Amino acid sequence: MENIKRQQVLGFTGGVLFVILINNFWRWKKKQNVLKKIKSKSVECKRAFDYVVEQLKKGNLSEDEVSQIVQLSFNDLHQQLQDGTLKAVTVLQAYQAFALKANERLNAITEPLVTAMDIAEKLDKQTGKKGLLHGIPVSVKESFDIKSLDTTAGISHFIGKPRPDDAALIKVLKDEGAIPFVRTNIPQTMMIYECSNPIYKETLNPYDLTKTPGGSTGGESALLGAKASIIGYGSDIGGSIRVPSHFCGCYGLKTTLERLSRKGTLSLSKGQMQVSGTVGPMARDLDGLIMAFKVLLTDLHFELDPSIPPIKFRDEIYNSKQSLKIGYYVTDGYTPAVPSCRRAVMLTKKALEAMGHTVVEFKPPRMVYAYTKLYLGTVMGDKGKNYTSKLKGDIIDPTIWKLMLPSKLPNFILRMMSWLYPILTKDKVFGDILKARMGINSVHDWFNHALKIQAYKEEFLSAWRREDLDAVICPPFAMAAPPLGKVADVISAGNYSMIYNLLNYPGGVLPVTKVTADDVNDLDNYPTNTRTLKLVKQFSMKSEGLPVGVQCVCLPFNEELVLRLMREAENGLNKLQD
Ligand SMILES: CCCCCCCC/C=C\CCCCCCCC(=O)NCC(=O)O
Repeated sequence: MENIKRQQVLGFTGGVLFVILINNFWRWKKKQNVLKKIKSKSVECKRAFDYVVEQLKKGNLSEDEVSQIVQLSFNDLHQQLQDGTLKAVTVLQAYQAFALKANERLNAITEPLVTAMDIAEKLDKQTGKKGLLHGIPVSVKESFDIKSLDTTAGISHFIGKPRPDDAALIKVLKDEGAIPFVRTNIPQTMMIYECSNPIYKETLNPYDLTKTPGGSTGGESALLGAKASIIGYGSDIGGSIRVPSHFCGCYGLKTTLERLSRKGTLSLSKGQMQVSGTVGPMARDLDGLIMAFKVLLTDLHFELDPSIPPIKFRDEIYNSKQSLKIGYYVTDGYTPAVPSCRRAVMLTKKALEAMGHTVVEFKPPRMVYAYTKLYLGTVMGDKGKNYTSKLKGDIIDPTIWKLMLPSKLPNFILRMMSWLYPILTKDKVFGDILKARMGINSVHDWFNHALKIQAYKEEFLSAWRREDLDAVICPPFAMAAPPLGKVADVISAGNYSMIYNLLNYPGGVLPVTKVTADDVNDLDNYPTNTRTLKLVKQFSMKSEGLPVGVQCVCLPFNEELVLRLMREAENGLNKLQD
């Protein structure tokens, strides 16, 4: 009897050990597979880098010539390509050389496009009318499809699935004579304001290599900030164009949903239609940004994607001289802007007043509710499955671990944490953030949730109309670029951007100032009553010299007014400096 029992126990234990062994072996095998895929991808990318390096050796541009070309403003470069003073091949070689050099420091490029030189050579032979972007090298976020290359968003699941065609916007750009010359890095899943993934690794901020360039369009912002590209394109479902532009001192425009085609761009949340990602241009200067937007609004674009309303660039709005009434704010009621970001808004207010506009304080309604219940409630409505399902068996980048964790916890734990956390830390909002991470239970609840978003949109619009506003200025993020790997801890600082994805208002970011020693000293008075605020303050202590931007927001489909406001702000800022 004893023997039988012992045999049963041994048999059971052996069985369990066997299952564990098989399971571990299975996991190990899967990981090896992932590593193999990543390896083959890096070999493929290295081949592209080597090819371009070899091509560059055949060119004969001196360092001085390269530097002269990349220093040209957008308008000067555009003019010289249009009148033939500069050849497309020469400009491409200069940008390739400069970008590859900057990339050694920043790791912003996922792969150079080997087709670029052929395009440039053809353009130089062309005799007819030149396109609006004739010969302008353009960088593009990795999430835009390029024919016969993978689009991965840093997720190994997407390796080895070359795309059948170029994204619609890439076709429009090529039709206007632009030369897509590099693809740029993104964070794994594209759902964080950092720029790191296991395939292409981590991108750094050109102003301070210990800081993040932001994300998810972080490769773009790093390259533009380093002057290694002149215009580029990205996407934004929660600030991914605006926040990296702010962190790296460049210009970015998040458009209204359906102003520009997203055909052939990757987003992991396309089935979720309440808050959708949009695409938009980024640039080194404002003229570049305006042209990078304007050039897309063509018949070809509307033909390639008939769901886009055929609204061409409205010069009458952009050129209007009518004085504007603009609202401003520097707190969302949870994460107030740090002194540098507050100063940037106040400086812009002064600049706009100097240009003859009226700027008044605006208090957007219930911004914390909009962030926790509505924005997070929506993007995490499926408890993050859209994202986690594509990450099964993948290597998870350390920068997104903390954001991913709540999606892995059972709801009763999340509920318990959402009760306990506010008691222990006095941070009630964080309790709501955890609740939002529990997802939405039923289709009925999802419908009701959609109604709440609709009601909030009405409430926000009423507040806007009560003040009779044409536009709003505010920070894009509560602080300047945080240190690498720390964004998950201060993700709420992005509410300043996320809210305009919820509302579907267009927003542009322009660089306004840099963090000064006084800004850092003024952090003494920054509140520290929650963990998030303590970290915002701590991460801002070593931020002197980092760029600081301001966000300009208008009502849906008013991109031209956003651009006008950015222009007026920039002119006003220059006027104040004189
Ligand atoms: C990593 C897996 C789970 C996703 C975690 C999402 C957690 C939600 C928390 C924070 C709010 C979202 C931050 C938004 C970051 C910017 C995203 C963006 O604009 N992406 C562009 C795009 O997807 O095209």
